[in-house]
Amino acid sequence: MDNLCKGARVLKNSQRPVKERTLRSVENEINLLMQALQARTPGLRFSPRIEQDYLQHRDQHFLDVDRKIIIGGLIVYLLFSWSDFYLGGDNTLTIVAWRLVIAGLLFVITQALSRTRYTYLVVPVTAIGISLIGASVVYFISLLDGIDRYAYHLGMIPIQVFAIVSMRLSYRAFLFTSVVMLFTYIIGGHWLDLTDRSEVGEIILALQPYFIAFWTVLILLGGYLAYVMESGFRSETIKNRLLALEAERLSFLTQQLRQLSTTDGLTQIANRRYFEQLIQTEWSRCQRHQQVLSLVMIDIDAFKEFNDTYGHQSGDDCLRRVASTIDGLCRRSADVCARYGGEEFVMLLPAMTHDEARALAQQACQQVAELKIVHRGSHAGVVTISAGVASCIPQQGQHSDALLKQADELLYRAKAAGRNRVEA
Ligand SMILES: Nc1nc2c(ncn2[C@@H]2O[C@H](COP(=O)(O)OP(=O)(O)OP(=O)(O)O)[C@@H](O)[C@H]2O)c(=O)[nH]1
Repeated sequence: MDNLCKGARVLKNSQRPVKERTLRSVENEINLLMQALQARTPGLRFSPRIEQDYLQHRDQHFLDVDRKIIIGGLIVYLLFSWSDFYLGGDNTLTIVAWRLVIAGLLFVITQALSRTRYTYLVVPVTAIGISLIGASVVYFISLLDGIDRYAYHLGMIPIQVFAIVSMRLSYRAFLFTSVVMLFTYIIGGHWLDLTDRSEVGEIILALQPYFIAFWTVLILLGGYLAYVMESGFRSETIKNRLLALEAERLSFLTQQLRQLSTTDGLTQIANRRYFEQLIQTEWSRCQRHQQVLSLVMIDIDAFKEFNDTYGHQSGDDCLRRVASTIDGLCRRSADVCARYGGEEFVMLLPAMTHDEARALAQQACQQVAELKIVHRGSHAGVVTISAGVASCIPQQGQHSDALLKQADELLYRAKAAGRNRVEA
């Protein structure tokens, strides 16, 4: 799970350029990754963009996990100085010095790379480093005399095994390292004096083709293993990223669903269902704190006539403009304006006194009239609203419906009194 998160994080962090993420961009990325997962090429390469993200993730993984293996390998390489002291003769110091220089250099470079933005160099540098270790052993053989040097021939095998272990997630880097080491050994054997003319030397020389054949088989097996491992790691990385993207998509969808279930589609303000949830919460809160809860019921005047005169489409536009005007007046975080019915709105105003609520309702009337939406059928010649304002301090045993009923009655009193007014 930890690796999964890490994988997802690394691939996600590498998305360039940093754009605002949307449901569409997440779904596009899911499609791209699905395609990458299905279209597996024999050369194990994704499309350029995914490949670049993948390589960043692989290099990070290499730095997190394989750097420890590399350090272990370098320590073993240095520990062989112990055998140099026994077998190195006059050249002991030269060999040990080379070991220290090569191991030290590799250690410093891999450590430094992990702290810079050049982490993409860590795999090639390690591949070159292991090849260099192989070349150094060939050189050491040429420095030694007598029968002891043959022990060092066998030293090539642990280095080859080490290459399999550390390069297992990049079959190309593995093949590069292995082929370079094998050729260094073969060419080194040709140019440098790796055997002597003794009886043992003749036997070793005769056995060398078998040794090289065995080594070649080891490289082929290691190459196959690295190929399979890399292929598995690639698809595991993509699957982990897909899982993270699916979670992101789900969170977008949940957000959308929440938005849909609480918002009125036409006016984009809160819908009645959401209002009914909120009034319960605010009712209980005001009851607990013994605070005033105010409610303003609003209805557009002669809206049926407006629809009949200007058409349903203009009616919708009018509803949107009125809703946005009233909603704009709910400035405190707890205030909510909702569409209660067709052309009816409600303002829920917790902890607002009755006078303040009435002033707000009057402001709403004024601002809607100032919209100057022409309405020939209205007394004012423009669209107006009527409002009923009710307030109470909720008490035990009371229900919020009573407050709603009172606001509704006051609204109809405002209608009866000639419209375009507030009754409180
Ligand atoms: N365009 C549009 N009209 C709607 C919508 N919902 C309800 N209406 C209309 O709103 C009108 C409400 O009319 P009435 O309830 O008779 O009220 P009124 O004409 O506003 O009269 P008073 O409220 O007494 O001033 C009806 O004609 C509904 O068709 C809507 O979403 N869009």
